[in-house]
Amino acid sequence: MKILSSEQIYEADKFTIKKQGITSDALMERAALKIFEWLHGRLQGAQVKIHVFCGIGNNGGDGMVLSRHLFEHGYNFQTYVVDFSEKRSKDFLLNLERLKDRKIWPSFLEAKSQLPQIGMDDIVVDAIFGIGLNRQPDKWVANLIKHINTSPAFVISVDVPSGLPSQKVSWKFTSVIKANHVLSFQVPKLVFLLPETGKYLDTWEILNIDLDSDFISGLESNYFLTQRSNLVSIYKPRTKFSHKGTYGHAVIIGGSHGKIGAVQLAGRACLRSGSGLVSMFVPGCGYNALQSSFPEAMILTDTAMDHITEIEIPFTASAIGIGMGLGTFKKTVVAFGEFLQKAKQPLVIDADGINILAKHQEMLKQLPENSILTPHPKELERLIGSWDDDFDKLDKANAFSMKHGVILVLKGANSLIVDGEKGYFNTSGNPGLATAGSGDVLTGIITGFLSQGYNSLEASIFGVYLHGLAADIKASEIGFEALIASDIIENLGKAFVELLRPKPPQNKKET
Ligand SMILES: NC(=O)C1=CN([C@@H]2O[C@H](COP(=O)(O)OP(=O)(O)OC[C@H]3O[C@@H](n4cnc5c(N)ncnc54)[C@H](O)[C@@H]3O)[C@@H](O)[C@H]2O)[C@@H](O)CC1
Ligand SMILES: Nc1ncnc2c1ncn2[C@@H]1O[C@H](COP(=O)(O)OP(=O)(O)O)[C@@H](O)[C@H]1O
Ligand SMILES: [K+]
Repeated sequence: MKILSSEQIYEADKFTIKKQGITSDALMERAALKIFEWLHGRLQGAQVKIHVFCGIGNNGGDGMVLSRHLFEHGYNFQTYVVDFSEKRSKDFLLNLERLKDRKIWPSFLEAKSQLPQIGMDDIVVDAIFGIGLNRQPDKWVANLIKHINTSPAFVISVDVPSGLPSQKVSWKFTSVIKANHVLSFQVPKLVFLLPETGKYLDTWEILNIDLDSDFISGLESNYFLTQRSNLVSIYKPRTKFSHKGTYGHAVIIGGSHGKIGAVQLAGRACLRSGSGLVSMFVPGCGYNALQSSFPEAMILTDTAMDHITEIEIPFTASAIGIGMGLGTFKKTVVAFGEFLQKAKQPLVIDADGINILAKHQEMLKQLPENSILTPHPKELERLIGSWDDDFDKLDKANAFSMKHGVILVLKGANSLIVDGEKGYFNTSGNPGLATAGSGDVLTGIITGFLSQGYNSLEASIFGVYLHGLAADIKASEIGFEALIASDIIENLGKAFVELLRPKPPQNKKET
């Protein structure tokens, strides 16, 4: 699914209005009705107090329309106009009049107004600012935002949490509604997915307001959200007369004294993701442990016991994952550099492999094209330098990917796969993944997909999604805290089954 800028959303609005021969007011009605239906479906007429805070633009207009429907269905609500500007939008005014026609008088809040009391069991609907926010809210509006944030009520934001800018801005945004849930129109917003801006909301969902799908399909976008349907179309089914050679012989290289577990996790994950054969290349100290704990794998060893000093693979591997538990010993760094010079096919590089590259940036030139680097935030910083904010981080990651011809998997909540100027956000996964070794498992999975003939981008997108889905399946049984890296491996099978389970056809084309 495409992620669009605010300008593109306004263009799609305009186009839809023209193409469908409707008024902008009708589109607002459609959007706000979706919000009402969402609420009504859950509340079923319950008399909980609903506070609807409306700005004076179209986001506020949505709040006005919502208020009208709340009134018509007998809800217990109070509407407030956060009267921060004289420049009210046409459709806001129209819907304010419609409220007044029904003898509903919103309470007008100004700088000196007393702020309303909000109770523990109340619901706040935040329709103050939408994607039109273009400067810092005035001090008194900031106070109101603070008042809502410190209230114990459940806060639902319309389209975006008010005060959260949709793109990079020159001012510091500190006055932002902390939304429990965001009901956003038509497309996900980039700011929901980045850590510094995404922290203002717990959860979000998209309400389809039928903007023209062909128009949206034609819009250029650099960022996308991976959905189940994208993966189903990437998936390569196994064929009847296939054999283990069909699915490749992957090699996992890494480990050092005390860190053989990292390689074991990656190797098992690689095999569980479907690689036909898996060999491990480890220092001598890993031999016994791996032979006894991982009978399906073949083990190759370095001449040194404690860490890797020379990498020799006596066959052509179909995919190689390297770096987990490797260490950055002098001889290992030399061996890694020499290995890169010989490497021909794309590699998956993680952990100390990335740390070595960060310290010896001349080695980046040796990377086979379309290699995949899987940094966590600290490793990313070592690799590309620090960033001012998340938008700057994206720019720097895109530039790095383009310059070196590699794919970056920026790990974290909503992991982002960066391929040149494009980026693909992941939607699976949970905080249970914040546990030792989960990154090693991911490297193994991506290597497993490369080994089976998926290209680097497909292997990264598929691998990251499946990794998160396996963790989601296990977390639904045992919660976040108890989840450990081995659980992800053990649930990869269930994740495949869940992903490929036929779903009822959707009648809407995805954009
Ligand atoms: N396709 C869609 O997504 C649709 C969007 N609609 C709604 O329209 C919203 C966008 O509406 P608008 O463009 O009117 O913008 P907003 O309602 O987000 O912005 C409020 C207005 O206040 C002004 N303003 C911005 N920042 C301010 C600040 N800090 N202090 C004071 N004034 C400020 C702006 O100039 C703008 O006129 C969306 O977020 C959504 O809620 C729906 O009504 C219809 C369909
Ligand atoms: N809060 C979170 N939500 C979703 N995924 C997470 C979260 N925290 C970590 N992850 C995922 O867990 C993995 C952690 O990788 P990494 O930090 O390299 O771990 P390790 O070095 O222990 O193997 C990544 O795939 C990352 O995306
Ligand atoms: K809002």
